[in-house]
Amino acid sequence: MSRVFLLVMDSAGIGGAPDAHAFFNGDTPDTGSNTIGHIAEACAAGRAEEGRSGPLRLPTLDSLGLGRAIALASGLDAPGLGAEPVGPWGAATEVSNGKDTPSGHWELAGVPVPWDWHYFPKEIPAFPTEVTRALMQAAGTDGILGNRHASGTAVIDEEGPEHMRTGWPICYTSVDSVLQIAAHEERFGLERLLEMCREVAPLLHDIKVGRVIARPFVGDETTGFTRTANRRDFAIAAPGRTLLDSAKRAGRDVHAVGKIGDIFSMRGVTDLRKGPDAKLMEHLSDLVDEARDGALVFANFVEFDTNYGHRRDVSGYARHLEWFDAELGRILPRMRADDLVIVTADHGNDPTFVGTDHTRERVPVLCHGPEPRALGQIGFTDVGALAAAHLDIPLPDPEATP
Ligand SMILES: O=P(O)(O)O[C@H]1O[C@H](CO)[C@@H](O)[C@H]1O
Ligand SMILES: [Mn+2]
Ligand SMILES: [Mn+2]
Repeated sequence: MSRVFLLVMDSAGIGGAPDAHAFFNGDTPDTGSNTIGHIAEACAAGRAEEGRSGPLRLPTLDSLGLGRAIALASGLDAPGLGAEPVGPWGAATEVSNGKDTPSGHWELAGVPVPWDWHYFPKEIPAFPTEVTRALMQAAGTDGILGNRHASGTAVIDEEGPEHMRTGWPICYTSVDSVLQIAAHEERFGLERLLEMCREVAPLLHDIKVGRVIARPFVGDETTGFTRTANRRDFAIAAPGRTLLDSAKRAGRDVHAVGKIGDIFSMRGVTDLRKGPDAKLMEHLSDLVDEARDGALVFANFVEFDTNYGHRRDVSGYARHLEWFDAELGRILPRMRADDLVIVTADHGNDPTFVGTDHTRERVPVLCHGPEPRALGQIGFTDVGALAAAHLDIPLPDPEATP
């Protein structure tokens, strides 16, 4: 029996989504966004020179068909990419009405989102009175800070000093269906923050807000405030029977690496390994040796999105891609002959685009293991189906109970 390693480079889209015009960054439709394609162009033009230099070097991902996938998805010949693929490759299109992490991951795991998410308006206050009241009650404070659309790094700079004075939690949202709560790990307390998120999450899930996200930070007014790796996502449970549920029901080991456990509310997970991306790569490396026959290893590398996509940091995104590529190049030769590795993404976050939000894009589907073949234009759910077929377990089923 063989294993599947499903690796998500969070936000590493490749353009070309047919419905990009229906998704926005501010007032600008996402039409034309292309995360990896535009990074490759910026690198080739010498516009991504911080901490790296020159054309984008992704020999491993490209050998799996990255350049071909970008051309297939968007028609763009990305500079320096386009090698003959050594495994099955293609480009996947999402149907869920959402360009966020849960929509992308659930659909990759075989279950598109059947409902419309609730988004908070771009007004101040952004949250309705009953939500604000619930937040104050869960925090045990007389008020909250923020209560608006914000970027997470900017909002702790702006509200951090007031947070230190009053102890009120900083609550904010974005174009995604999220309510995020930032609080100082010592001033407010990490456990208290997590408990607060846990307490308000059911109310938010009831109104179809996808996630409540704890955003702990440290620092002070003089040195500045920094977010820590102790972020936690409290997501609505996925509808239907996902790839993870199907694997677990079949008695398989399901290793969740990174925020996969949070995204699937721990359902269908038998082993959880977390940390920053560099640590996740170590977990992945360990699992190449440790995962038993028939196991599903599902990993999410979030820093592409959080540290570079939302921050519109082209050099940083390019550096992280090059780091990931080099690490993957060391890991692939250690796979067993009958393993299947699928490298993909959950949505875009083009660092060359306007705004600071995700971009609606197709994603690459790059496989290592089986003989090369063109998968063509496929759906996100086909990725879950590929994994299920390789593991010889029943297909995920949106209609079935978990
Ligand atoms: O600006 P930060 O806090 O990183 O927020 C980002 O993180 C959220 C979850 O991915 C997104 O909705 C986006 O707003
Ligand atoms: Mn994501
Ligand atoms: Mn994001």
